[in-house]
Amino acid sequence: MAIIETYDLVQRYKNGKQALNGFNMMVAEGEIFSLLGPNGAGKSTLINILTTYLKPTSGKILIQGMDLNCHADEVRCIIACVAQQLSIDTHLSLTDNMLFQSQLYKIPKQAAIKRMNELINAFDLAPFKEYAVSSYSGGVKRRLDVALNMMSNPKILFLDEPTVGMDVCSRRQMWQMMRKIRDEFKTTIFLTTHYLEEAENLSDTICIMKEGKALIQDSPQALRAVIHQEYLQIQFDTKQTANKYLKPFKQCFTNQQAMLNDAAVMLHTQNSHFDMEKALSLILTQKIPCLGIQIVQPSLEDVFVRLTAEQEAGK
Ligand SMILES: Nc1ncnc2c1ncn2[C@@H]1O[C@H](COP(=O)(O)OP(=O)(O)OP(=O)(O)O)[C@@H](O)[C@H]1O
Repeated sequence: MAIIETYDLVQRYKNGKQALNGFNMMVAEGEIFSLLGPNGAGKSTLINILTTYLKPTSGKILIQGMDLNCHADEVRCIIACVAQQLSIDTHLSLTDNMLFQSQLYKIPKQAAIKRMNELINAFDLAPFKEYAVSSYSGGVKRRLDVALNMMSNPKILFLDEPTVGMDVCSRRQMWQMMRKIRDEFKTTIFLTTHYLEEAENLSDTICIMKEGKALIQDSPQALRAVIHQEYLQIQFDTKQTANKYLKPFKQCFTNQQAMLNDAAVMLHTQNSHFDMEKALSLILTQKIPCLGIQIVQPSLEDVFVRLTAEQEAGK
């Protein structure tokens, strides 16, 4: 079931810039939905509109079936938004921060304490209760910020680049937290990110947008399949050896693109099993000393680059 739907959304700023240009999207309830796009694509504009900070110029938005245009107050009660700037107060303790948040949502004290303890346990924040919030690392501050926003038990949690600038460990902890929010708290997550690896690892659905329009929306697996861009990777011990044997591959696969990628020869293929047999036969007959051969699926990065470049070329 859809929890967010947008129809022909347009946002024109006062300076004439059209940041959204007929944007259509559907987010399913209970999923992690990632919005990807190059700088200036309109991601922040969209998140500002969905979280009711900005009114669109035109178009329709339904959130849990409610038209945002006439039910903004009701929608605000079921969403929470973690912006890039932290909303925690570093002068308060971890628990005071969480209880303060509950007062903003007028949650009764007993219920707030119960909810707070549940979140502290779920997100492994208990060891930090003893310390001043100002002393927390950036990653823990951000986890606390997300926990604060879960106090109101939102149906949808918006996260604007939640792991920007984080080290690998903190990023993985944040991913674990997001999965828990989806799986245990049944909250739908809508996030923007510039990290393709993050979108690929976490998301049930990815939407790639550019110049105010959604180019495509699908599961990470389905997105990788759309560009039909498999490679055969023939691995050598060094770049020099790979370079030495590039020529026979180029001669054998005249219609396909053969290129070097570090210590490997990469062959673009439309029919990987047929070309695998052809490559193996070449390797055996010419005694090419490769270490291995494998079929490589396109990465999300390949998809992103291809789709955004195609749109640029006006295809
Ligand atoms: N308040 C504003 N007034 C005028 N133009 C704006 C305003 N806010 C954003 N824009 C323009 O609208 C377009 C979309 O901006 P937006 O910030 O939504 O993109 P974004 O995808 O979030 O980019 P980034 O990844 O760089 O944060 C850009 O060209 C931007 O310059």
